[in-house]
Amino acid sequence: MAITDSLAVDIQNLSFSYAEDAGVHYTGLNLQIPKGERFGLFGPNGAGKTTLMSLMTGLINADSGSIKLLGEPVDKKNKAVNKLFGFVPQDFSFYQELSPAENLEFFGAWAGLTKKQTNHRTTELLEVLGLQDVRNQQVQKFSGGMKRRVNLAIGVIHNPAILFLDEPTVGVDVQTRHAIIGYLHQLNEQGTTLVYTSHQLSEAEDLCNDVAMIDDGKIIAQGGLNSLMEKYKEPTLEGLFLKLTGKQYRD
Ligand SMILES: Nc1ncnc2c1ncn2[C@@H]1O[C@H](COP(=O)(O)OP(=O)(O)OP(=O)(O)O)[C@@H](O)[C@H]1O
Repeated sequence: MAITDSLAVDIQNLSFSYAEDAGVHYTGLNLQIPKGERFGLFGPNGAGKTTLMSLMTGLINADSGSIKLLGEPVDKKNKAVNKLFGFVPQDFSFYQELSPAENLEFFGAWAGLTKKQTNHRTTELLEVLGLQDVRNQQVQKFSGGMKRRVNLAIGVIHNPAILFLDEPTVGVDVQTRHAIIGYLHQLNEQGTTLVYTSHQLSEAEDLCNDVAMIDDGKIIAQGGLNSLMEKYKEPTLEGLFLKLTGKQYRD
């Protein structure tokens, strides 16, 4: 238990496929992410990043093997695991016709917070993510950047120990990117483990201390970002990515 508890994510011998002849296949995958990391998962389109995030967050079930978050098995029957993590999915996961405050009220209650806790977190998050002035306006009228910030606020409403982020800055301007990445650093300094994926590799280089490259359902490299860049003699994450995954189109 002591060993697993130092791991935010512990994947052992995981196998998964959508169907025999479709999509990504994971066979006997192992991946350990220690607590407190800013971990980046990278790979070309279709490599299996979103699939792995969906497995780690219990949205889809593995065919075999085990996934634990802070020692708790990811399993539909294990409700305890749901409080440990937050998920910021690639697709917006809020009600467009509601305001940010109403969305956070809904998702706060869903995460098991009291009304008082939700109100407190709502004020705090809307302030830090620059949404206080629009707290009561319908989200559907917001810009892409504002919607991304609402999506992020929902993912962290319950102060999770682990935060999964699937391309959290797609389509945002430089200001929102800067604010989101700054906030993620702040969360990590307060103890939140980040598990992040993106195609924005210069942004990822600023954020991540540890990385894994996946391609076709396999981890092809993993380790500290600086030591991997040194090992492969590539001064940037983008250079490292191209060296490991090649320059040919994947879709
Ligand atoms: N529900 C599904 N049923 C069948 N195949 C799927 C399903 N979801 C994804 N796939 C396929 O599995 C593969 C991996 O998809 P996934 O979305 O995990 O990749 P990704 O690395 O996140 O890609 P991207 O960078 O484009 O977001 C792709 O070939 C995709 O078409």
